[in-house]
Amino acid sequence: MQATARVPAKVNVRLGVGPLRADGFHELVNVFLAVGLYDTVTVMPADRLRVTCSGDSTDQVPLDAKNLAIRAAALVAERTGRCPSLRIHIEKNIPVAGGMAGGSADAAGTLLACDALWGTGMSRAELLSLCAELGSDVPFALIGGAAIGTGRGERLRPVATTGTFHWVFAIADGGLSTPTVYQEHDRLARGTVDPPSAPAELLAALRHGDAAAMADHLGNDLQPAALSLRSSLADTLEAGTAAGALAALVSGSGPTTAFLVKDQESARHVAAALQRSGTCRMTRIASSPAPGATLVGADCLSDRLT
Ligand SMILES: C[C@@](CO)(OP(=O)(O)O)[C@H](O)COP(=O)(O)OP(=O)(O)OC[C@H]1O[C@@H](n2ccc(N)nc2=O)[C@H](O)[C@@H]1O
Ligand SMILES: Nc1ncnc2c1ncn2[C@@H]1O[C@H](COP(=O)(O)OP(=O)(O)O)[C@@H](O)[C@H]1O
Repeated sequence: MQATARVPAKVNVRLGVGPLRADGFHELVNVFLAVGLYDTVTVMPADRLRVTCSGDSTDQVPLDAKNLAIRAAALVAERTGRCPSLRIHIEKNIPVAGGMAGGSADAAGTLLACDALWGTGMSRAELLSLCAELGSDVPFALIGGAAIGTGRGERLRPVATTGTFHWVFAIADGGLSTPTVYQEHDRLARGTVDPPSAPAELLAALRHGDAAAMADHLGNDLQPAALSLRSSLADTLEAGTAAGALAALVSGSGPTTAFLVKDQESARHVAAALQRSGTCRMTRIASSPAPGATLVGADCLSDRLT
């Protein structure tokens, strides 16, 4: 018996950061777009709850209770009265601590896979609510596509899109800690934070599949903080822009940088130029939107009982 889920990474095409709340989170207007870089999570019964991980930079992934996949399995088990004796295997393809929500993807994938394995019968709304308990970005990993996240980013409203948006991602050496980047943002902004909003022009560009129009309205309020903590990212942004990207920005809290490009040919050209520039560790090409967490294989208790 086992269940496998495939879950996408995200890029924030507009990350508006508002005031710091009393609970330690910032009020956001977060326009998420799921991109076709996927982690795959498999859960299967075992003698105890544990996680294994294969892929790039897995030495940076905690294999104890700090792993979001472990926390997700324990949460579903607790809420549905199951025993969380599982082996979880993560095949990692999303950059670790890169501002692309890989840990959140693994949490959403684990929730979906546990739900299938155990046949919990939880509704979509219940699954989304558990996602929000695990982290601000986790609900979006479940739904995918494009959405505006408000509150701390967990309250989602799907956004219509057409067509395909092409991206190049430049993966940096090492990660950046999300709380540290938010703290740096607060230090730099020094209380002069406007209430964030999602520009109508950006939403129209998504609706019309218009990459050139979207390029004019991308924005990330955390970018100055990420650049302040990792000044070399400016060189990466510059290299991709010089190679012909329509727009360049830091992905979420970074340090991955995202380059919106016209088409696949342009993606290959920009990726090669970034690689040659020596300003990043590696590049990945991917397109948007991508579907949210999806079961791609299941041999489950619920099937055997029907
Ligand atoms: C910045 C964003 C943009 O989508 O993602 P990443 O780029 O890191 O992937 C998110 O806001 C990250 O979401 P996520 O990684 O789920 O964060 P959480 O686990 O909920 O919170 C981790 C910490 O980030 C800070 N945090 C997070 C969300 C928020 N709205 N305000 C915050 O200040 C808080 O310090 C919090 O303790
Ligand atoms: N399954 C997981 N995959 C990656 N990182 C994880 C996971 N679970 C917990 N973490 C921790 O979360 C931190 C942030 O990881 P990640 O979600 O990949 O990046 P980001 O928040 O920048 O999008 C990592 O540095 C790591 O310590």
